[in-house]
Amino acid sequence: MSAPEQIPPAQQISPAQQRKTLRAVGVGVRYGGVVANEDVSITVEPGTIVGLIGPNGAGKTTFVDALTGFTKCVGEIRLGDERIDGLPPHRRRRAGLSRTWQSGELFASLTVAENILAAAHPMRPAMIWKDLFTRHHDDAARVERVLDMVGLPGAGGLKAGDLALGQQKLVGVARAIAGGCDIMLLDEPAAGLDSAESVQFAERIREIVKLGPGALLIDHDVAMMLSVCDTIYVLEFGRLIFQGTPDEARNDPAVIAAYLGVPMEVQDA
Ligand SMILES: Nc1ncnc2c1ncn2[C@@H]1O[C@H](COP(=O)(O)OP(=O)(O)OP(=O)(O)O)[C@@H](O)[C@H]1O
Repeated sequence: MSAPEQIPPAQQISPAQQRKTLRAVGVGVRYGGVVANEDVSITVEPGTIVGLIGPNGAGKTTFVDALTGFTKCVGEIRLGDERIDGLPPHRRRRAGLSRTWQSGELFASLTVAENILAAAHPMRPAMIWKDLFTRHHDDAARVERVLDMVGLPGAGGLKAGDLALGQQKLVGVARAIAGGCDIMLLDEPAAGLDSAESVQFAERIREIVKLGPGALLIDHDVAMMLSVCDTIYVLEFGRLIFQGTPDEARNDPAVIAAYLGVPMEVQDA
């Protein structure tokens, strides 16, 4: 029997100091006459969670699409020192910017490991032959490492469609970080979960960023966002109306008026 493969512990994955910061400056997107994003500037440091909140139609998904190259935009987007706004989506991914999708993205009939490997191996013709000979050797360790990171150790052999919804969401995150990433863009990754599950999910994201990557997190659960994020940005009609800490957001009149609503004590007065 061969010796078990040495699996590097998740903690040995590149720490935040070795990862790249995402800087978007003056991003603008128009769909015909609709201004979906206007002059949006955001910084996401590795090892931190940056929250992007705003009402339906505020332009949050459009901004993620602009960052990842799925929609055309004006402005400047940098990952570390590299300017990436001229690159196609797969090259931005390779540069270290990954995303999850609002609609979910798993292949239900494949195993968790197969789902992760499908995301981890970009289809580059030049790599196909190399993959054929090296893939099996590295893959088990790679899968187990990301499953450790997202808190699903040993789940690689399970069918993705058989997992509970919260676990499927975590596999989505595992797919985003599988090929290595500096910053992950998580567009409503907790959609469909109840409040308690959302909080658990967010706590797991907090654990993941401690291991190095940064996260731009979008969610409508404002209480959860204010409790888990390091920095909050608020979008309204495509424009940023606020940037600051969760505490500052709770007390900002513009944020309260546009998004959080009138505080209970004011209503009661
Ligand atoms: N492909 C598109 N073509 C035309 N208009 C679009 C397109 N995608 C988005 N929009 C419009 O751009 C604006 C921003 O939409 P977007 O989906 O980015 O908002 P959002 O904040 O992500 O909303 P939600 O919270 O509902 O997901 C909306 O007015 C929307 O109707």
